[in-house]
Amino acid sequence: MPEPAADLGSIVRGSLGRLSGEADALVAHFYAALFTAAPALREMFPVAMDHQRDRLFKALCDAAGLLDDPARLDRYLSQLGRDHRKYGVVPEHYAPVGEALMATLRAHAGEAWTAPEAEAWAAVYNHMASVMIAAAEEDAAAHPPVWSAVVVDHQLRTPDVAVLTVRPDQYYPYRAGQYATVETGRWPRVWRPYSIANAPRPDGLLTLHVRAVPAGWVSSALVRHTGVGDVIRLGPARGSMVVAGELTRRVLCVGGGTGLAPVKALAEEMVTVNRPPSLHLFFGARTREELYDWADLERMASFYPRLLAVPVVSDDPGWSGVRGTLSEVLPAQGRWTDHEAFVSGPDPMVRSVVAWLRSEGVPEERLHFDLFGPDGERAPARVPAGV
Ligand SMILES: NC(=O)C1=CN([C@@H]2O[C@H](COP(=O)(O)OP(=O)(O)OC[C@H]3O[C@@H](n4cnc5c(N)ncnc54)[C@H](O)[C@@H]3O)[C@@H](O)[C@H]2O)C=CC1
Repeated sequence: MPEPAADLGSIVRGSLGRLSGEADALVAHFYAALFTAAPALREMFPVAMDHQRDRLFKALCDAAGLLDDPARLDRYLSQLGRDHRKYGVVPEHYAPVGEALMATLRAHAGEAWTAPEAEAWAAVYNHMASVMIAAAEEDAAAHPPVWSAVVVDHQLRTPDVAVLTVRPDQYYPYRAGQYATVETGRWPRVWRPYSIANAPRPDGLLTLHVRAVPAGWVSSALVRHTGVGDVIRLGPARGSMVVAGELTRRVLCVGGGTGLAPVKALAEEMVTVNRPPSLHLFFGARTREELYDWADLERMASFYPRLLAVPVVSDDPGWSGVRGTLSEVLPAQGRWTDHEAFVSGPDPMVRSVVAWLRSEGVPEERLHFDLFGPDGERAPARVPAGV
């Protein structure tokens, strides 16, 4: 498949840079143009388009940012193409989207719109569309676009945190440490990512840890309006925080709040499959009541002597155990420079723990984490050092 020439990158980034102050107007124009030209496509989007607006511009900027790195760009686009299957996107949809995009860019660039810019955008969009379509077609040969999953257990562990167990309607392929996007019947076409909190098991059940956040459509639906017997839908598993092969190094796992989910899945897999020499798992919460899964971690640790689980509480003066945020307490809890580290939780927590581990000399290849973007979607790629 032909790749876009590198100098297209500077043209496209230049025009996106010029338009960045107008992102909202640009995206509103784009959807108006798209739905006018192809009204049937409106049904594929959520009723409220607020998140969608940010996503389109972000996806364009992400893709433009990768134009000089064709291999990474194509990995990103392939994943985007596979992910779009769950929205019902088919190859015929790409032409009206491309036309709406070009019309929007032209209208907003005004006088600044030049023939080379038009050609650059057309080439880039054609490349994006062809990679996404090819990846979606390849994926369709192996997997359904979505999985239905029935809720078989729903436990409210705190007023805001639920642990749900679901049974997918067919084999759901994933690896410990990955996440699924989830859609509830209450809010069709609104998808949010949740890490799977267990390693793959023979009965195929998946456990999700969900905190209902203010204005969190999907999280509130899952915590407060979902019960045993309800059906949710899952997109394909994603995420780079996985383990390959045997682990000869000691392991450090750090999970903050419901960010415990993926590190718990990893720990479950490691103690039985990868068998590192030792595994420290720090579970951080604001108060002792928020240690919503501590009983289960203790049970796991009682079966596996290599697993040492430590509860850490940051905002509870009466707590007599390890106290502070995770990045505050780790330095006093051991020396982690030789460890393989897996970190998950609120983005600021992940950033501060990872920054500290880097400053201690843990090399990049032994730091494993995924970040949520500000809109609740995962960042498409690892964040470079220094952020
Ligand atoms: N990265 C991943 O793979 C996953 C991340 N998450 C994310 O984890 C988060 C969990 O949220 P909650 O349960 O509400 O956690 P929370 O706000 O209750 O905090 C959990 C822990 O993180 C610490 N923490 C919070 N903010 C911090 C900061 N700015 N600096 C240092 N430490 C900080 C707290 O002290 C506590 O120990 C959500 O944002 C969710 O999106 C959830 C699942 C997987």
